[in-house]
Amino acid sequence: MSYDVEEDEEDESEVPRLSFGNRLALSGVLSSGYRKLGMLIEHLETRTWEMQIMGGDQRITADWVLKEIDRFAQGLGKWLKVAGDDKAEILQHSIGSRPLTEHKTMVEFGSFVGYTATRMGRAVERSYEKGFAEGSILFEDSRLQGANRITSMEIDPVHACIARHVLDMSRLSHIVEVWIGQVKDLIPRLTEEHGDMSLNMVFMDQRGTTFHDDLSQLEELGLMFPNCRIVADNCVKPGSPVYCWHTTVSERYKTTNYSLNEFLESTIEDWQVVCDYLGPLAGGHQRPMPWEEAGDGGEPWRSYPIRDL
Ligand SMILES: C[S@@+](CC[C@H](N)C(=O)[O-])C[C@H]1O[C@@H](n2cnc3c(N)ncnc32)[C@H](O)[C@@H]1O
Repeated sequence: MSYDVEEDEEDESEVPRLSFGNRLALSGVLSSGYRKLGMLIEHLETRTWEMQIMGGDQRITADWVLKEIDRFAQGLGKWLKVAGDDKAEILQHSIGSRPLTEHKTMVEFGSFVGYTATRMGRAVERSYEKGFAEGSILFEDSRLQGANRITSMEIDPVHACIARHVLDMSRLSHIVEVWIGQVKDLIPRLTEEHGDMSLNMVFMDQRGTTFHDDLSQLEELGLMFPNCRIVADNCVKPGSPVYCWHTTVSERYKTTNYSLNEFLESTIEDWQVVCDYLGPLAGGHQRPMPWEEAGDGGEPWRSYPIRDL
C-alpha cells in the first residue's frame, strides 16, 4: 500500500514523500517487543469500543481489563512477562494481609504494562469499599489526602506510558501512580513524598540482580514499616541469588520461598520469595554478604547451592 503525496508541480523538491512502501513509517524502528505492546493496546481499545457500542460501558472494570490482558497473552507469540496465574494469587493474598492504615503505601518495582499495578490497585480499592461500608475506613483516608496509595516505578518510558493508560482504562489512576526512572534513583523520592516507615508492601519485579541493592536502600532509608511484606518475583528465572541468600539467612526477615509455574507456562518453574521485614532492631548481628563470608580462599560464592536455601 502506498501513501505517496501527489507531486506538486510548483515546488517538487520540497514535497515530503510519505510512503509506507519505502518503509519510512516506523517499520524497522520499533522492536518486536514494542510492536507486541502496540498490539496489546489495540486489543484493549478494540474490546473497549465493542463493549461501549453494545451498551456494556459499566462492565469495563479493572477485573475486566486484567482478563483481557490474560486473553491477549494466550495468543500465539503474545506471551507477556507479567505476574499472572499462581503468582497473582500470592500477590493478591499479600496485599489483602496488609491493613490499609493511614499513611501507609505500597510500591512496585517494574510496572511493564501495568498488569500487577492494576491488580494491586483493585485490591486496595476493594479494601476501601469494604472498610468504608463497615465504617472502619473514612473516605478521606482512602485517598491518603491527595497522595497515591500505590507507586509503581518503571525505567522504560514506553512501558510507563502503557501502564498509565492501562490504569486509566481500569479507573485506578487515583490509587496508582507510575513514576519513570530507575528504582535506585526513585527510592529516595518515596521518603520525600510519603515519609519514613511509610511502606507496608513492596513488590520486586525489576531486574533480579539488583533486588538486594534496592532492598538495602529501603532498609538504610528506614522506609519499611515493621511487618512490611516484600514479594519478589522471578527469583529463579532469570534469578536473584544474592537476594534469596540475604533474605533467607538474615534475621531481619521471616522468609518463605514459593516454587510455582511461570505465567501460562506449566513446564517452567520459578520462585516467588515472600518475606516479612521484622524491623531494624530484629536479630543479632547482620551476616556478611556471601562473597565476604567465602573470603579469598573460600568456595566461590557463585557456586552456593540455591536449592539448599
Ligand atoms: C517483569 S516486568 C514487570 C512486570 C509487572 N510487574 C507485571 O507483573 O505486570 C519488568 C519491568 O521492570 C522494568 N525494569 C527493569 N529494571 C528496572 C529498574 N532498575 N528500574 C525500574 N524499572 C526497571 C523493565 O523495563 C520491565 O518493564
